[in-house]
Amino acid sequence: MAADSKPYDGPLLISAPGKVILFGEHAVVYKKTAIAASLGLRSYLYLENRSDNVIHLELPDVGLSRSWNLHDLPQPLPYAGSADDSHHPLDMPAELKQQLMSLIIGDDYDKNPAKEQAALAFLYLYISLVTPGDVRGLSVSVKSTLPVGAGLGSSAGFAVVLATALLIHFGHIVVPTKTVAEDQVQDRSEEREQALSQVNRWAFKAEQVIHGNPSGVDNAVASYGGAKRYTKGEGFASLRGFKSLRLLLTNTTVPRSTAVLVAGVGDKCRNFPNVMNPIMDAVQAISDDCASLFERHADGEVSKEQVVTRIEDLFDLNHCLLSAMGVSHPSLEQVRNITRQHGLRTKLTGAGGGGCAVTILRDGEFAKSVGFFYLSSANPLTLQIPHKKRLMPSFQI
Ligand SMILES: Nc1ncnc2c1ncn2[C@@H]1O[C@H](COP(=O)(O)OP(=O)(O)OP(=O)(O)O)[C@@H](O)[C@H]1O
Ligand SMILES: C[C@@](O)(CCO)CC(=O)[O-]
Ligand SMILES: [Mg+2]
Repeated sequence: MAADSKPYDGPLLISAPGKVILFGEHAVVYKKTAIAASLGLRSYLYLENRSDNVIHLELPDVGLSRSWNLHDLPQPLPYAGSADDSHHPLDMPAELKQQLMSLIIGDDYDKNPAKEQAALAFLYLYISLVTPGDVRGLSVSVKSTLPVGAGLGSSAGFAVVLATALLIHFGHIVVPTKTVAEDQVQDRSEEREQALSQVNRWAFKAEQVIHGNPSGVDNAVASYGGAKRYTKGEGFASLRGFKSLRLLLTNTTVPRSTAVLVAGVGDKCRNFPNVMNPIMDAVQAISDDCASLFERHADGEVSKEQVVTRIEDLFDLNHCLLSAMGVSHPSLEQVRNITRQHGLRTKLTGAGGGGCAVTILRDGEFAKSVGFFYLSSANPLTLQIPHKKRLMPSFQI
């Protein structure tokens, strides 16, 4: 628990953005650089205390509504406040995993992996973050404006709002409140950084439960927002020169699972290392080219139009490499073909296998599709605390 923090008793309303990966999905799992940015579509969590001993989880996006008696939950795991990220959550003792699964399976088990992974991520974070002796009942609901399982980081948005809510509720991070007197207001940027790093770290653990082997790019974008380059093990670096891009997102609505697709690429890497390593290196070269393109634009060496023209070619190259990794899908190729007939370039985004495709648009081009978003350079995690049934103005942690 942070030095001056204590359990937070009020209700919480938390939101976190989704993301679009421009370049580097899958290769980022193998320590190559990805270029990603947050989206204006978000996941929302509402948490409130209960007067009984019940922990209630409401996840309408995956059709889950479950209640557990607090006393039926496993013993809290010792809270690791400092960085101890050596163990994978799914390597928990078999007995504990069995205990958690029996809570999830219950009487109405319908073998739905989306529900199972979401509930397991919640319970894992709950027993990791709950303060021993805390007997407050709790209701947690999460609803997203992101399509779930479509490549726009719904799992990371879910992970970030859960981690933020539980870290605040159990007093591991401090919430800036309106009660701080004007003259006591100090520069809280260090505190904010520490809070965000805790959020990101615990969200990564929830992503590990859902994805198996995530790179951390999605939860980092959902925690910090903005447009960045990300390399596993090194973290985020700024993308100098990036201002905005016009993108068209098309959801093929073909369902897929990031965990399964990431595992498939892993199999290929193990079976064909001499083929896959150069493919991953080529993706690194694409991300480097994109980053240097924005820099040259910032230095006035290339125009916005030249930036877009080169990104169009990089989209094609990256998509074809992803296809070689085995993560395209006929529906994604169809989006590519149709947009190509209109002179537009498209690649898959996120884990592929269905889900969303991203098309780059030129300034002035009219997007006829409904899924049109501006990719903004700043869209950080925002946090709202409802106060006396009124929403306070949102602020950022
Ligand atoms: N709003 C939500 N409510 C409950 N569970 C969610 C929600 N959003 C995501 N999840 C969990 O995350 C899973 C989807 O994660 P997955 O990583 O496969 O897709 P994604 O994150 O949308 O795409 P990508 O990882 O390619 O960006 C769901 O099956 C569910 O377990
Ligand atoms: C496919 C992947 O690279 C991106 C999913 O949005 C997986 C990851 O980085 O965790
Ligand atoms: Mg995901």
